[in-house]
Amino acid sequence: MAAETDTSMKNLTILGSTGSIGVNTLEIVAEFPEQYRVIALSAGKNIDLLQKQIEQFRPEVVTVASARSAEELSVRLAGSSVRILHGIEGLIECATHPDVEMVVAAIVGAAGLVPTMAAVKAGKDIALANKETLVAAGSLVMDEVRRQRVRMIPVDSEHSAIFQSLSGQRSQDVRRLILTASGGPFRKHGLQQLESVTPADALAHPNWDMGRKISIDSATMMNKGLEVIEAHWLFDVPADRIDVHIHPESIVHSLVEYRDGAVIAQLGIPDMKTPIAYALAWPQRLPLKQEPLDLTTAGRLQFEPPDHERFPCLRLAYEALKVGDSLPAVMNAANEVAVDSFLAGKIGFLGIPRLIERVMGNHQREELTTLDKVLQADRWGRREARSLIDGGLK
Ligand SMILES: NC(=O)C1=CN([C@@H]2O[C@H](COP(=O)(O)OP(=O)(O)OC[C@H]3O[C@@H](n4cnc5c(N)ncnc54)[C@H](OP(=O)(O)O)[C@@H]3O)[C@@H](O)[C@H]2O)C=CC1
Ligand SMILES: CC(=O)[C@@H](O)[C@H](O)COP(=O)(O)O
Ligand SMILES: [Mn+2]
Repeated sequence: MAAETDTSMKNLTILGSTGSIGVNTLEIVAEFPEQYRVIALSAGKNIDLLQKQIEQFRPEVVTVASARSAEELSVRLAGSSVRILHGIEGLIECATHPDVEMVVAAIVGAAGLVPTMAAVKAGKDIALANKETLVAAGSLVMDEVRRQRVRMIPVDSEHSAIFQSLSGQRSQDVRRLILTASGGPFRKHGLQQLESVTPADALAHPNWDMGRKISIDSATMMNKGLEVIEAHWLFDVPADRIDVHIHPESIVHSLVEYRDGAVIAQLGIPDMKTPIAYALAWPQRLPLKQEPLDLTTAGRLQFEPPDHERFPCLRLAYEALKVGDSLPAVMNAANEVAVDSFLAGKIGFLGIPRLIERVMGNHQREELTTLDKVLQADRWGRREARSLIDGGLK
């Protein structure tokens, strides 16, 4: 188990260093070089950016998705002492490096599950951005977190807000968690308009600058569905005590309602640096160079209920959580295929919930007692989604 409140140098692995969360994390590391050292980095395909990160942060080891990318990087970095790995073995080696205390889990999608679980099993604290890990395998992962007595600190802005709002309170005093959602770029679109929106429209999030997959998830509101499931596992609160409020300004990042009626929220400008820094430094806080929130000029803060008819993904995620077992993993897998297919122009925007609902409906749920079973359910969900698309689902 990592140290209690460590003010000395913290050694990090950053899984997904070339993504939006990865890059923000490295900017924080660059701002606080006395507090954080990068031991290992992982990328998928973006070896141009990874090369720059290696030159700046001098990690001991890096890993990329394919053997080909690893070879290409080795040629470019000939003479450098960095070890270059690839594939799932490379991810596991980076996630379990003996000198590392904390792993920032910022790979997108279920691809983050195996290395994140490996890190937990190796006793590493986790700064968790990769919500799909908990959606697919929340029960197994959180059991392992408790067994290893590691910390799983949320990076996701809503969960960071809840984590901060829960600080020092007993869980039996919590009545309800309220996750805020921006409503995405189509908050005011009617169903007919939603039929014809393009990937470019859907990628244009009103408040946050994020990777492509989560941007589409925000547009369908599957992001909030995934976050309801993530909150359930992180904070051990049942689905019927987790609510979602649309809050288009993304200033109130989420709220906790207590049984005496008190509601505690965390506010801030929409910038992931704050929750990332909080996860890195907890229980301390870093003196980030961050633009302050000025509520006197922020305008009106609005809240409204979500519309499950226009955004069925949120309802599907509640359903998956209530049914449990393999259904959330299957839903997540179907969503990943649906998002890729929408971005590739194979299905329309409303094809995303249509596809997920069909896959969920065709699934025979199974208890997920091992990681292998989770991976099987994930593969089944992907296969089923692809065959429905091949069969003409739009
Ligand atoms: N961006 C944000 O503000 C927020 C993100 N999150 C969550 O954090 C996670 C990361 O999101 P984000 O940073 O936006 O995503 P990005 O798409 O920007 O980055 C994803 C990262 O994962 C790597 N990657 C992708 N596929 C694989 C794979 N199969 N194997 C190994 N590495 C892979 C990418 O590598 P490469 O680019 O080199 O191919 C990249 O480093 C997601 O789970 C998201 O939901 C949560 C809250 C906010
Ligand atoms: C920054 C972050 O945590 C994202 O998950 C963000 O909340 C997405 O915005 P939506 O509220 O539109 O899903
Ligand atoms: Mn979020």
